[in-house]
Amino acid sequence: MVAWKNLDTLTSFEDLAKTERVNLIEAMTGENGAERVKKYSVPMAEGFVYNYAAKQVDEEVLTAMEKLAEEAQLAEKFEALYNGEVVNTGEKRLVLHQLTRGQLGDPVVADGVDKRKFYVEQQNRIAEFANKVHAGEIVNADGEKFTTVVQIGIGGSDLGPRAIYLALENWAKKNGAFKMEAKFISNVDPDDASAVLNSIDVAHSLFVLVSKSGTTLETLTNESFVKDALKNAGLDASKHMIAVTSETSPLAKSDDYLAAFFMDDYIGGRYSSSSAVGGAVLSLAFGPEVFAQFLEGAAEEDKLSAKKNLRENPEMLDAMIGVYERNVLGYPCTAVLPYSQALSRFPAHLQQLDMESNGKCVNRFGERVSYPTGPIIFGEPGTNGQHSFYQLLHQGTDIVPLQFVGFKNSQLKNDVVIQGSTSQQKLCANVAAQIVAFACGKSDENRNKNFEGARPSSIIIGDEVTPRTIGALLAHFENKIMFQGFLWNINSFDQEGVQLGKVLAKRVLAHETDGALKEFSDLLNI
Ligand SMILES: O=P(O)(O)OC[C@H]1O[C@](O)(CO)[C@@H](O)[C@@H]1O
Repeated sequence: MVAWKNLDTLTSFEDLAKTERVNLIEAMTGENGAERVKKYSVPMAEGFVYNYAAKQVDEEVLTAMEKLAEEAQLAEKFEALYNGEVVNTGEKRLVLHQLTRGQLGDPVVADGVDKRKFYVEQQNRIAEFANKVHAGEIVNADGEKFTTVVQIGIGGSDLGPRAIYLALENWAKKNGAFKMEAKFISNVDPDDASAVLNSIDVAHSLFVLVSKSGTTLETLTNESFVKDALKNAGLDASKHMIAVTSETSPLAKSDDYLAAFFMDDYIGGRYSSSSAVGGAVLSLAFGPEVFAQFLEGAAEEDKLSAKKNLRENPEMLDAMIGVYERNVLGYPCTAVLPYSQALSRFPAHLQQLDMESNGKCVNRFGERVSYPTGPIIFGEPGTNGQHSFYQLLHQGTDIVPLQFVGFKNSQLKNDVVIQGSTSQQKLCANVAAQIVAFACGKSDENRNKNFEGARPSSIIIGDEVTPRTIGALLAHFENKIMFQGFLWNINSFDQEGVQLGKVLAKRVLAHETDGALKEFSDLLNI
């Protein structure tokens, strides 16, 4: 049995807080820095390494972290989770997203069903459907092939699949795996649906309605928007739409869809990219084999997350360093900075993944915690970010820990040599330079040009963005966030904080308002 305890009740956390602070400037300057870069690196799956040389850690800090990982029973808690314990206590649910890509422990039976078998069965159904669409066996009313797939969904039913699609679009085109163009409609802003509908040929488009709950206002509104557009084009909407939902949702039994594929309540929306939620659109866009490779990459990283030794477990280590930065060093934010255009929407996905999971002020038992939990997450791809908000990161009054991601190779291998280097070399040179600039700083008598340094960062380095590497990267962050939730003793798998706004919006739409709500409704002309 694992014991769920608040972070500040753990002796080893007090000991970690008492360790001497690492002087990052000294640690990262000259030979010291070179040694650290070689030493503070742990292999991940799919050829990635997690390098934490530029974090404020040393042997003393890492030893204290190992003790905390043990006392907090991080490995045991993950084991309990993947063996089917009700870890999502708020909603009284199991947490099974890792089962969509592999079986780390015992078979998990819930509601009388072997859950691994259920997820694989859904993947097989999707694969069969996608293959038939690609082969022209499932076609539009005129017997013509579908060329475009449009996902309608929001939050977890949009961000992860969209980020992964964008990450792999060029890879698929280059590797002969591109089957259908994918588009996404998420915002209830009518301009979103209109713009997408204007950019496609609806007669050759297949829409994937994705809603785990089947009740999300934005998604149901956009579904009607699309159905109207199909009707106006003289098309039968039910021949152009499939659904991905949970078996208990109102959408599950509807006749409005060509086919329905299922996830379940044991997979949180933001953790659903490796379920049917990502599976349908990605298998249609790139083929089921590519989606299978993505799952394999995620499964390989999951295996590393199950390692007991902190220094061999990249996710546990990354989580622990984040908690040290948040709860001992007092840093409020974390920036995620992928040096890869393919990962342009990855930070947006991580914002939901991290902040919806760990933005909590009560523990698993509903008691207020007296320490900070999830940091504010933001990010942009490099080098674009360098020319926008890095000013604050380098010289602002807050220290923002950074999480870089870099790749040795571009996806398309189409490059030019300008001023003696390729664009890919320039990209990689910039990320290397930033790590050292942030850590070491640079003294200048002119205070305006002075860089104080001591700004910590880590980097995940890989070979190239591929289905397998993007799977591993996704699993890294999912599991990191899970371990942080364990350390903070919060439930990372519910999201009650999003409900109040939805309830008030419904009141506005029903004109049941008073006070400030009425005034704002009037101001906005509702
Ligand atoms: O898939 P659904 O049920 O439509 O939910 C969409 C999103 O809305 C949320 O519930 C937040 O409102 C997210 O957690 C979820 O990813």
